Amino acid sequence: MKGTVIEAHGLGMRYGKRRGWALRDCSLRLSAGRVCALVGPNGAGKSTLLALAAGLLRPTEGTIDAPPREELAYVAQDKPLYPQLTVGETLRLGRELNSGRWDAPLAARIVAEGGLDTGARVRTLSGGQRTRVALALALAKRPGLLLLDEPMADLDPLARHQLMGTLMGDAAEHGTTVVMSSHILTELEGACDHLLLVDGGRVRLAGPIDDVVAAHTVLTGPTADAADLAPHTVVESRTTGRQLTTLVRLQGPVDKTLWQATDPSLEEVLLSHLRSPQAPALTLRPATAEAVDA
Ligand SMILES: Nc1ncnc2c1ncn2[C@@H]1O[C@H](COP(=O)(O)OP(=O)(O)OP(=O)(O)O)[C@@H](O)[C@H]1O
Repeated sequence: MKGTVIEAHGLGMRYGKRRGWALRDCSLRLSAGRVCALVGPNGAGKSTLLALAAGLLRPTEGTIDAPPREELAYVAQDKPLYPQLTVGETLRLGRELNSGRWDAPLAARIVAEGGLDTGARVRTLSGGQRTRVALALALAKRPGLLLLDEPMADLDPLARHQLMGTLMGDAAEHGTTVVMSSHILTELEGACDHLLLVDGGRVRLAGPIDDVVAAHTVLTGPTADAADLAPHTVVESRTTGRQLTTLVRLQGPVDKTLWQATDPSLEEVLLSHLRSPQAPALTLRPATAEAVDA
Protein backbone atom coordinates (compact mmCIF):
# COMPACT_ATOMS: atom_id res chain seq x y z
CA MET A 1 0.00 0.00 0.00
CA LYS A 2 2.91 2.38 -0.62
CA GLY A 3 1.56 5.93 -0.73
CA THR A 4 -1.94 4.55 -0.27
CA VAL A 5 -3.56 4.86 3.12
CA ILE A 6 -6.98 3.33 2.49
CA GLU A 7 -7.71 0.81 -0.21
CA ALA A 8 -11.00 -1.03 -0.59
CA HIS A 9 -12.08 -3.61 -3.15
CA GLY A 10 -15.67 -4.78 -3.58
CA LEU A 11 -16.39 -3.75 -0.03
CA GLY A 12 -19.85 -4.63 1.24
CA MET A 13 -21.52 -4.49 4.62
CA ARG A 14 -24.87 -5.66 5.89
CA TYR A 15 -25.81 -5.53 9.51
CA GLY A 16 -27.62 -8.87 9.51
CA LYS A 17 -28.88 -11.39 6.98
CA ARG A 18 -32.38 -9.91 6.97
CA ARG A 19 -31.18 -6.37 6.42
CA GLY A 20 -30.28 -4.73 3.14
CA TRP A 21 -26.79 -3.66 2.18
CA ALA A 22 -25.54 -0.60 4.08
CA LEU A 23 -22.58 -0.49 1.68
CA ARG A 24 -22.05 -2.44 -1.54
CA ASP A 25 -19.44 -2.86 -4.30
CA CYS A 26 -17.33 -0.12 -2.81
CA SER A 27 -13.86 0.18 -4.31
CA LEU A 28 -11.67 3.15 -3.49
CA ARG A 29 -8.13 4.27 -2.92
CA LEU A 30 -6.98 7.22 -0.84
CA SER A 31 -3.40 8.48 -1.05
CA ALA A 32 -1.33 9.64 1.91
CA GLY A 33 -1.78 13.28 2.89
CA ARG A 34 -5.19 13.69 1.26
CA VAL A 35 -8.01 15.43 3.11
CA CYS A 36 -11.12 13.65 1.93
CA ALA A 37 -14.69 14.91 2.19
CA LEU A 38 -17.12 12.03 2.68
CA VAL A 39 -20.57 13.20 1.68
CA GLY A 40 -23.95 11.64 1.04
CA PRO A 41 -27.52 11.76 2.32
CA ASN A 42 -28.72 10.29 5.63
CA GLY A 43 -28.32 6.52 5.63
CA ALA A 44 -25.95 6.56 2.64
CA GLY A 45 -23.33 4.42 4.37
CA LYS A 46 -20.79 7.06 5.45
CA SER A 47 -20.56 5.99 9.10
CA THR A 48 -20.43 2.36 8.01
CA LEU A 49 -17.49 3.09 5.72
CA LEU A 50 -15.63 5.00 8.44
CA ALA A 51 -16.21 2.23 10.99
CA LEU A 52 -14.95 -0.36 8.47
CA ALA A 53 -11.83 1.76 7.85
CA ALA A 54 -11.33 2.05 11.61
CA GLY A 55 -11.45 -1.74 11.90
CA LEU A 56 -14.51 -1.62 14.17
CA LEU A 57 -16.68 -3.54 11.73
CA ARG A 58 -15.84 -6.64 9.73
CA PRO A 59 -16.89 -6.43 6.06
CA THR A 60 -19.59 -8.81 4.90
CA GLU A 61 -17.79 -9.05 1.57
CA GLY A 62 -14.72 -7.56 -0.07
CA THR A 63 -11.67 -6.07 1.62
CA ILE A 64 -10.49 -2.83 3.13
CA ASP A 65 -6.88 -2.08 4.03
CA ALA A 66 -6.19 0.79 6.40
CA PRO A 67 -3.49 1.49 8.98
CA PRO A 68 -3.51 -0.50 12.24
CA ARG A 69 -5.51 0.80 15.21
CA GLU A 70 -2.51 2.48 16.89
CA GLU A 71 -1.82 4.58 13.78
CA LEU A 72 -5.33 5.88 13.26
CA ALA A 73 -7.78 7.96 15.22
CA TYR A 74 -11.53 7.67 14.80
CA VAL A 75 -13.99 10.17 16.16
CA ALA A 76 -17.42 8.53 15.96
CA GLN A 77 -20.59 10.54 15.41
CA ASP A 78 -21.67 10.23 19.08
CA LYS A 79 -18.16 11.11 20.38
CA PRO A 80 -18.01 8.46 23.13
CA LEU A 81 -16.06 9.59 26.21
CA TYR A 82 -16.07 8.50 29.86
CA PRO A 83 -18.64 10.84 31.48
CA GLN A 84 -17.34 10.38 35.03
CA LEU A 85 -13.76 11.46 34.17
CA THR A 86 -12.65 15.08 34.24
CA VAL A 87 -11.22 16.71 31.12
CA GLY A 88 -7.74 16.50 32.67
CA GLU A 89 -8.19 12.80 33.53
CA THR A 90 -9.43 12.12 30.00
CA LEU A 91 -6.30 13.67 28.49
CA ARG A 92 -4.13 11.76 30.97
CA LEU A 93 -5.80 8.54 29.87
CA GLY A 94 -5.09 9.53 26.26
CA ARG A 95 -1.43 9.99 27.10
CA GLU A 96 -1.22 6.63 28.91
CA LEU A 97 -2.93 4.76 26.10
CA ASN A 98 -0.74 6.40 23.45
CA SER A 99 2.64 6.54 25.11
CA GLY A 100 5.44 7.39 22.72
CA ARG A 101 3.25 9.37 20.33
CA TRP A 102 1.13 11.64 22.56
CA ASP A 103 1.35 15.38 21.83
CA ALA A 104 0.43 16.82 25.26
CA PRO A 105 0.89 20.52 24.33
CA LEU A 106 -1.48 20.12 21.36
CA ALA A 107 -4.17 18.45 23.51
CA ALA A 108 -3.80 21.17 26.16
CA ARG A 109 -4.02 23.91 23.53
CA ILE A 110 -7.20 22.55 21.91
CA VAL A 111 -8.90 22.26 25.30
CA ALA A 112 -7.71 25.70 26.45
CA GLU A 113 -8.87 27.39 23.22
CA GLY A 114 -12.41 26.28 24.11
CA GLY A 115 -12.07 27.80 27.59
CA LEU A 116 -12.58 24.35 29.14
CA ASP A 117 -11.76 23.79 32.79
CA THR A 118 -9.60 20.67 33.04
CA GLY A 119 -11.27 19.90 36.40
CA ALA A 120 -14.75 19.74 34.84
CA ARG A 121 -16.34 16.31 34.51
CA VAL A 122 -17.11 15.23 30.96
CA ARG A 123 -20.78 14.61 31.87
CA THR A 124 -21.18 18.32 32.73
CA LEU A 125 -19.91 19.47 29.31
CA SER A 126 -22.12 20.62 26.44
CA GLY A 127 -22.20 18.59 23.21
CA GLY A 128 -19.83 21.03 21.50
CA GLN A 129 -17.42 20.99 24.45
CA ARG A 130 -17.34 17.18 24.34
CA THR A 131 -16.56 17.37 20.65
CA ARG A 132 -13.59 19.56 21.47
CA VAL A 133 -12.29 17.01 24.00
CA ALA A 134 -12.81 14.15 21.51
CA LEU A 135 -10.89 16.06 18.82
CA ALA A 136 -8.11 16.89 21.29
CA LEU A 137 -7.77 13.16 22.03
CA ALA A 138 -7.77 12.24 18.34
CA LEU A 139 -5.24 14.86 17.22
CA ALA A 140 -2.87 14.48 20.17
CA LYS A 141 -2.53 10.80 19.29
CA ARG A 142 -0.66 11.99 16.17
CA PRO A 143 -2.41 9.53 13.88
CA GLY A 144 -1.36 8.88 10.31
CA LEU A 145 -5.05 8.56 9.44
CA LEU A 146 -7.78 10.62 11.06
CA LEU A 147 -11.37 9.42 10.56
CA LEU A 148 -13.96 11.99 11.58
CA ASP A 149 -17.70 11.30 11.47
CA GLU A 150 -19.54 14.64 11.30
CA PRO A 151 -17.01 16.16 13.68
CA MET A 152 -18.30 19.73 13.64
CA ALA A 153 -22.06 19.05 13.78
CA ASP A 154 -22.66 20.41 17.29
CA LEU A 155 -20.10 23.22 17.36
CA ASP A 156 -21.09 26.89 17.21
CA PRO A 157 -19.86 28.72 14.06
CA LEU A 158 -16.92 30.37 15.80
CA ALA A 159 -15.74 27.14 17.47
CA ARG A 160 -16.22 25.31 14.17
CA HIS A 161 -14.10 27.81 12.30
CA GLN A 162 -11.40 27.81 14.94
CA LEU A 163 -11.26 24.00 15.33
CA MET A 164 -11.28 23.44 11.57
CA GLY A 165 -8.32 25.82 11.37
CA THR A 166 -6.45 23.86 14.06
CA LEU A 167 -7.37 20.55 12.46
CA MET A 168 -6.36 21.50 8.93
CA GLY A 169 -3.19 23.32 10.00
CA ASP A 170 -2.12 20.34 12.06
CA ALA A 171 -2.96 17.82 9.32
CA ALA A 172 -1.00 19.84 6.74
CA GLU A 173 2.01 20.21 9.05
CA HIS A 174 2.17 16.49 9.80
CA GLY A 175 0.95 15.13 6.47
CA THR A 176 -1.99 13.43 8.18
CA THR A 177 -4.53 11.75 5.92
CA VAL A 178 -8.03 12.82 6.90
CA VAL A 179 -11.45 11.44 5.98
CA MET A 180 -14.23 13.67 7.25
CA SER A 181 -17.96 13.19 6.78
CA SER A 182 -20.23 16.20 6.89
CA HIS A 183 -23.52 17.52 5.56
CA ILE A 184 -22.18 21.07 5.50
CA LEU A 185 -20.69 21.44 2.05
CA THR A 186 -19.23 24.89 2.64
CA GLU A 187 -17.30 23.51 5.58
CA LEU A 188 -15.74 20.82 3.41
CA GLU A 189 -15.16 22.80 0.25
CA GLY A 190 -12.36 24.99 1.60
CA ALA A 191 -10.75 22.30 3.72
CA CYS A 192 -10.76 19.14 1.60
CA ASP A 193 -8.92 18.25 -1.59
CA HIS A 194 -10.53 14.87 -2.25
CA LEU A 195 -14.16 13.84 -2.60
CA LEU A 196 -16.09 10.69 -1.92
CA LEU A 197 -19.83 10.85 -2.58
CA VAL A 198 -21.70 7.82 -1.29
CA ASP A 199 -25.39 7.28 -1.93
CA GLY A 200 -27.50 4.21 -1.31
CA GLY A 201 -24.41 2.35 -0.10
CA ARG A 202 -22.53 2.91 -3.39
CA VAL A 203 -19.70 5.22 -4.39
CA ARG A 204 -21.09 7.77 -6.85
CA LEU A 205 -18.17 10.19 -7.21
CA ALA A 206 -14.55 9.77 -6.16
CA GLY A 207 -11.40 11.73 -6.88
CA PRO A 208 -9.61 15.03 -6.37
CA ILE A 209 -12.30 17.70 -5.86
CA ASP A 210 -10.96 20.06 -8.52
CA ASP A 211 -10.83 17.25 -11.09
CA VAL A 212 -14.29 15.96 -10.22
CA VAL A 213 -15.79 19.43 -10.61
CA ALA A 214 -13.78 20.12 -13.78
CA ALA A 215 -15.09 16.88 -15.31
CA HIS A 216 -18.56 18.46 -15.38
CA THR A 217 -20.08 21.23 -17.47
CA VAL A 218 -23.43 22.97 -17.33
CA LEU A 219 -24.95 23.31 -20.80
CA THR A 220 -27.88 25.58 -21.55
CA GLY A 221 -29.64 25.43 -24.89
CA PRO A 222 -32.82 24.73 -26.81
CA THR A 223 -34.86 21.71 -25.64
CA ALA A 224 -35.39 20.82 -29.28
CA ASP A 225 -31.67 20.03 -29.63
CA ALA A 226 -31.49 17.61 -26.67
CA ALA A 227 -30.60 14.77 -29.06
CA ASP A 228 -27.35 16.64 -29.74
CA LEU A 229 -26.25 15.67 -26.19
CA ALA A 230 -26.29 11.93 -26.94
CA PRO A 231 -22.49 11.41 -27.01
CA HIS A 232 -22.08 12.98 -23.58
CA THR A 233 -22.76 11.54 -20.12
CA VAL A 234 -25.86 13.39 -18.96
CA VAL A 235 -26.13 13.55 -15.17
CA GLU A 236 -29.24 15.68 -14.85
CA SER A 237 -31.46 17.71 -17.19
CA ARG A 238 -34.12 20.27 -16.41
CA THR A 239 -36.46 21.99 -18.81
CA THR A 240 -37.83 25.51 -18.40
CA GLY A 241 -40.11 26.33 -21.30
CA ARG A 242 -38.05 25.72 -24.42
CA GLN A 243 -34.75 25.90 -22.62
CA LEU A 244 -32.84 22.91 -21.34
CA THR A 245 -30.22 23.15 -18.61
CA THR A 246 -28.15 20.05 -18.09
CA LEU A 247 -25.13 18.91 -16.14
CA VAL A 248 -22.97 16.69 -18.31
CA ARG A 249 -19.61 15.02 -18.50
CA LEU A 250 -18.44 15.98 -21.97
CA GLN A 251 -17.15 13.15 -24.16
CA GLY A 252 -16.03 15.46 -26.97
CA PRO A 253 -16.75 18.91 -28.37
CA VAL A 254 -20.19 20.56 -28.13
CA ASP A 255 -21.84 22.75 -30.74
CA LYS A 256 -21.15 26.19 -29.25
CA THR A 257 -23.72 27.77 -31.57
CA LEU A 258 -26.43 25.74 -29.80
CA TRP A 259 -25.12 25.34 -26.27
CA GLN A 260 -23.83 27.81 -23.75
CA ALA A 261 -21.28 26.11 -21.47
CA THR A 262 -20.49 27.19 -17.90
CA ASP A 263 -18.55 25.66 -15.02
CA PRO A 264 -20.63 24.19 -12.18
CA SER A 265 -19.88 24.63 -8.48
CA LEU A 266 -19.07 21.62 -6.30
CA GLU A 267 -22.53 21.95 -4.75
CA GLU A 268 -24.22 21.83 -8.16
CA VAL A 269 -22.27 18.69 -9.08
CA LEU A 270 -23.17 16.97 -5.80
CA LEU A 271 -26.84 17.96 -5.82
CA SER A 272 -27.28 16.90 -9.45
CA HIS A 273 -25.87 13.46 -8.66
CA LEU A 274 -28.05 13.09 -5.57
CA ARG A 275 -31.16 14.03 -7.56
CA SER A 276 -30.23 11.55 -10.30
CA PRO A 277 -29.44 8.19 -8.69
CA GLN A 278 -29.36 6.55 -12.13
CA ALA A 279 -26.52 8.78 -13.41
CA PRO A 280 -23.29 6.83 -14.01
CA ALA A 281 -20.73 6.91 -11.21
CA LEU A 282 -17.37 8.59 -11.78
CA THR A 283 -14.04 7.65 -10.27
CA LEU A 284 -11.01 9.78 -11.08
CA ARG A 285 -7.55 8.53 -10.31
CA PRO A 286 -5.31 11.34 -9.00
CA ALA A 287 -2.16 10.41 -10.93
CA THR A 288 -3.72 10.43 -14.38
CA ALA A 289 -7.05 12.12 -13.71
CA GLU A 290 -8.30 9.47 -16.10
CA ALA A 291 -12.08 9.23 -16.02
CA VAL A 292 -13.76 5.92 -15.48
CA ASP A 293 -17.51 6.25 -16.03
CA ALA A 294 -19.13 3.25 -14.38
N1 LIG B 1 -25.84 -0.86 13.83
C1 LIG B 1 -26.66 -0.95 12.80
N2 LIG B 1 -27.56 -1.94 12.72
C2 LIG B 1 -28.38 -2.06 11.67
N3 LIG B 1 -28.39 -1.22 10.62
C3 LIG B 1 -27.53 -0.21 10.62
C4 LIG B 1 -26.63 -0.02 11.71
N4 LIG B 1 -25.87 1.08 11.45
C5 LIG B 1 -26.30 1.54 10.26
N5 LIG B 1 -27.29 0.78 9.76
C6 LIG B 1 -27.97 0.95 8.46
O1 LIG B 1 -26.99 1.07 7.45
C7 LIG B 1 -27.32 2.07 6.51
C8 LIG B 1 -26.18 3.09 6.42
O2 LIG B 1 -26.11 3.77 7.67
P1 LIG B 1 -24.91 4.76 8.02
O3 LIG B 1 -25.04 5.10 9.47
O4 LIG B 1 -23.63 4.17 7.57
O5 LIG B 1 -25.30 6.02 7.12
P2 LIG B 1 -24.72 7.52 7.14
O6 LIG B 1 -24.43 7.88 5.74
O7 LIG B 1 -23.62 7.65 8.13
O8 LIG B 1 -25.99 8.35 7.63
P3 LIG B 1 -26.12 9.75 8.45
O9 LIG B 1 -25.75 10.86 7.50
O10 LIG B 1 -27.59 9.79 8.80
O11 LIG B 1 -25.23 9.66 9.65
C9 LIG B 1 -28.65 2.66 6.96
O12 LIG B 1 -29.66 2.05 6.21
C10 LIG B 1 -28.74 2.26 8.42
O13 LIG B 1 -30.08 2.05 8.78
